Amino acid sequence: MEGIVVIKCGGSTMDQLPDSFFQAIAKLQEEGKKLVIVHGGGPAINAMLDRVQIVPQFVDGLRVTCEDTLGVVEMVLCGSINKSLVRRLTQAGAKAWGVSGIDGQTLVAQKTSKPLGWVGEIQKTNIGIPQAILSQGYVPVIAPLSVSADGTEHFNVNADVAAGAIAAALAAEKLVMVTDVPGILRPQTDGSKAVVKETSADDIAQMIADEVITGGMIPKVQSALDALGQGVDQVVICKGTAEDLLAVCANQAVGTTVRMKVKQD
Ligand SMILES: Nc1ncnc2c1ncn2[C@@H]1O[C@H](COP(=O)(O)OP(=O)(O)O)[C@@H](O)[C@H]1O
Ligand SMILES: CC(=O)N[C@@H](CCC(=O)OP(=O)(O)O)C(=O)O
Repeated sequence: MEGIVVIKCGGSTMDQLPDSFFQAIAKLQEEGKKLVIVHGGGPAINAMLDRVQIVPQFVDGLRVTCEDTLGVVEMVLCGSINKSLVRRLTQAGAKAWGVSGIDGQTLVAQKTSKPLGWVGEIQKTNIGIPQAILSQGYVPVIAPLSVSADGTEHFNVNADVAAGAIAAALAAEKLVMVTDVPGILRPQTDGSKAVVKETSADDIAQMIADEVITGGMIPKVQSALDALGQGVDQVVICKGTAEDLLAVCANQAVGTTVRMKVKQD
């Protein structure tokens, strides 16, 4: 949809997001930009699991989710994280409305066939609720939980995957994945790491095979490619700063831009 920017706020960076980041969102909203936030909360879920003595387990960046873990994921994401983002946005002068993928069956999923337990694979994304919230002049703030088509079961969904699906369903102009690194990092010959400014599907497959991209970066790049394949114009992975967010929205290059194919001049 014309002008929609989906911002995925990673749990890795949630505690570090400065007030200016939320003020930038308020400014963009004030200027008429349609913004949608999808958030994670991995570290906060891990901290709560620790309190109930459940050891977190991940496969390729996806949480193995037993029934007790699902309860904790839903409590943390739909509860404290979602409400804290809405509060910070409100404080910054933005109008924000928190929901989850369960509300209005925004994210309809079925249980994955992979050995991950109660993790959902998204079958359908209904954009009625995000659109209704946008039309009221609010930023939808969406927690990545999903529900079965008949409403009987709920599932954990990685927030990158949820953000990609929502961006695609909204035909967003941009998906901005805000995280704790300034983009995809690649080791250099001198031992340092540099931000990859632009990357593509082939490049990404190679970086995963070479274990340059690991852990939580895997669902991020895969969701970026899925979103691009489904019509999202641009995906950027960058830091959670006002400067980066405003630059992306002004079509300036920051972080890593993911493309289906790198442009040939
Ligand atoms: N090539 C890479 N470049 C940058 N980060 C990477 C790379 N490979 C793996 N990572 C890891 O991915 C993390 C970001 O993913 P994740 O922890 O899931 O963040 P978020 O909560 O923001 O989704 C980085 O902190 C880093 O540890
Ligand atoms: C299935 C799965 O991995 N779900 C994620 C949902 C939260 C998330 O994705 O948070 P980040 O953005 O901080 O990674 C989890 O349980 O951690």
